[in-house]
Amino acid sequence: MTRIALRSLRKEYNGQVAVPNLDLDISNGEFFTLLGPSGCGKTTLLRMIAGFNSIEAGTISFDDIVINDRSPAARNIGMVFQSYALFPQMTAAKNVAFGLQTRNVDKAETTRRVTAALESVHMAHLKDRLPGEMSGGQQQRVALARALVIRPAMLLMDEPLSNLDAKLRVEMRDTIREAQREAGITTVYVTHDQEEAMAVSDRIAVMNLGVVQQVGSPAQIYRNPANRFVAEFIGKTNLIERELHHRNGATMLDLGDGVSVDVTSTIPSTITGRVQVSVRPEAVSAASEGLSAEVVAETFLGSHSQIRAQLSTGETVEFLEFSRRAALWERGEKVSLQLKTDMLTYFDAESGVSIMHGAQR
Ligand SMILES: Nc1ncnc2c1ncn2[C@@H]1O[C@H](COP(=O)(O)OP(=O)(O)OP(=O)(O)O)[C@@H](O)[C@H]1O
Repeated sequence: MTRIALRSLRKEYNGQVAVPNLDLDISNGEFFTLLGPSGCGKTTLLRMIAGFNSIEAGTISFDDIVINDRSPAARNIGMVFQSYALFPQMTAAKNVAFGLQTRNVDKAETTRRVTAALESVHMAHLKDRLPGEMSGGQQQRVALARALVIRPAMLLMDEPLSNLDAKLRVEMRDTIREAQREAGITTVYVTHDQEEAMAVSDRIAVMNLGVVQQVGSPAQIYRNPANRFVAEFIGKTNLIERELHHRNGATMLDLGDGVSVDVTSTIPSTITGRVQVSVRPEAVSAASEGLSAEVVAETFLGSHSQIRAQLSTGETVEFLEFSRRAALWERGEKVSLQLKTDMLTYFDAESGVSIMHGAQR
């Protein structure tokens, strides 16, 4: 178990800044995910922690010891990559045993640990298969067992599920989470898939252009995004720009169409004027009265339908309906929409920074 502390970390590639100045703390045994769009610096940061990248400024500490100058081999790290990187001529068991043999672990102990590692990823029954005789998911399970068997101080994983199909990705992320919990190992996980990040992580750092935008639990990041970028990157949202007014001690959000809603209890009373409002699809519902809109499209997704409607302002709003019926509205049909005010989040219209000031959600 290891705590990781990154301080004022900077990375340049040939004078081009990839990570300008980054601070992060990752706790003992935590499943910590670096999440962000392609090119935001996730892999760069992971490789800095692993020791494969140079560092232009700042420090990396494991348990309060600065390890900037330690070679990758001396950092005691287990790694899992997108490409499974197994030895093709070795069976699953031999692949997993390899790291123990290079560490001179005796034969009986090696057999015991290899069996336990393969069991933890549900691969003991295929221990004699060669990589070429295994599916991608099975190879990735072996790669995970191989990383864990050496009992590293931490596990670093770079997009380990991107080569797998959608169903297998969901199955594998459960295996990864289970194995990580069982080993109690500090894990840094890189992905650009926000759903995957939400499913496996204790905490997530959302990154953009080499800068951490927000660190928090999946629920904190989803319900209380620090800025517009996070709100749009995590899950779906409808962004609308509206006015806040104070009337008789109450804060009212003017939605248009003559509809104003009382939002006094959800935002600081000092905020007034134009704001951007993030309205999650699940914060919108059709009702007998409310904002008038016209249905533009409806998609039946089995458990629910996704509906796109246009407000009289021309803005498009997406919402969900949980119904057994596959077709709820005709295209062009009028609907009235209600917003759940306790599920809205607000951003400064100029800077895009949240004005929710530590609201608990
Ligand atoms: N070896 C390199 N030489 C020069 N520039 C690099 C190198 N590796 C990465 N970069 C640049 O650094 C920035 C961050 O890249 P990085 O690979 O860390 O992003 P990422 O978030 O992991 O992206 P992806 O999800 O596409 O893998 C990008 O602008 C990239 O072009």
